[in-house]
Amino acid sequence: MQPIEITCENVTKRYPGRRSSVTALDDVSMRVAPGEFVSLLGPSGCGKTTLLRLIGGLEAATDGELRIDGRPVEQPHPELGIVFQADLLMPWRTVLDNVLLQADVRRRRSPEMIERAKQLLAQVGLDGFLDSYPHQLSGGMKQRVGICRGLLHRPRLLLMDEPFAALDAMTRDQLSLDLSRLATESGTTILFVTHSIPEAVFLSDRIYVMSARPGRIAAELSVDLPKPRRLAHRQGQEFTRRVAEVTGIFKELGVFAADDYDEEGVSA
Ligand SMILES: Nc1ncnc2c1ncn2[C@@H]1O[C@H](COP(=O)(O)OP(=O)(O)OP(=O)(O)O)[C@@H](O)[C@H]1O
Repeated sequence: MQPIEITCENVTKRYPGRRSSVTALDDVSMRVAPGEFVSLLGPSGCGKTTLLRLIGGLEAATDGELRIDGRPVEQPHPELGIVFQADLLMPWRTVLDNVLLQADVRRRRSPEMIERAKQLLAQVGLDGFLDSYPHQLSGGMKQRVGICRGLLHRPRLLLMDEPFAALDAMTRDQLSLDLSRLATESGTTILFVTHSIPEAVFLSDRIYVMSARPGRIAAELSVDLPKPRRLAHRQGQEFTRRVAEVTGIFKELGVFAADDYDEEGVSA
């Protein structure tokens, strides 16, 4: 499987409004290399979801060029997987059948697909829940099912929009570990949207920091930690340094007030 490359050049997105238009993205250029895990990190309303939707082919840009493997994005790429914040599981389908939905919509259900679905579910500790229904699962379990569904068809590209936002801290940690392992094993290119500085630093090879309206790329930084990530990496210097660096960038952008930024607090 060859992972996918994404390129965005001078992308602008304006939404028409009643009186004036809203510029959601202003002249955004970025790249995600094949097999890379890249996060878009920024405050609410900075256009993270909009950029993901443009790359996903769900909406068109007003200006600029978006390319997947060098080809202009005109519709959702056939080898794309998407995982959203809300787990969109079908209440009448079992856990296994919810994961297999990905194969069903592509008319690709096969014994091999069923085996792969079971394997993915086992990798995230859900092998005992194949025949359960969504209402019998916790929020974290449902989100895991959503991630397995997103990965079932071995997408070359996975777009994730705050997939852990609705979860408690402990479940987020566990799912971050699961995702880092699955991503490292599959080599899939991943573009991940988050508000959380530690989450972006923990998961990513590279982070694009976005500024608030109109959304622009304010900074880009690399995270040099071994993969798959382990919780212990959060105690290390590279993690702490990068979290402090991004916090400093947001302070400069005016996202945090000067009073909120406490050097001692950051390094404690
Ligand atoms: N369909 C739409 N019509 C009009 N304006 C829109 C539309 N979608 C998004 N916007 C506007 O574009 C801007 C960026 O929205 P977007 O959802 O991309 O931000 P975000 O960074 O993902 O925010 P959050 O972190 O809160 O989810 C916002 O000002 C939003 O109001």
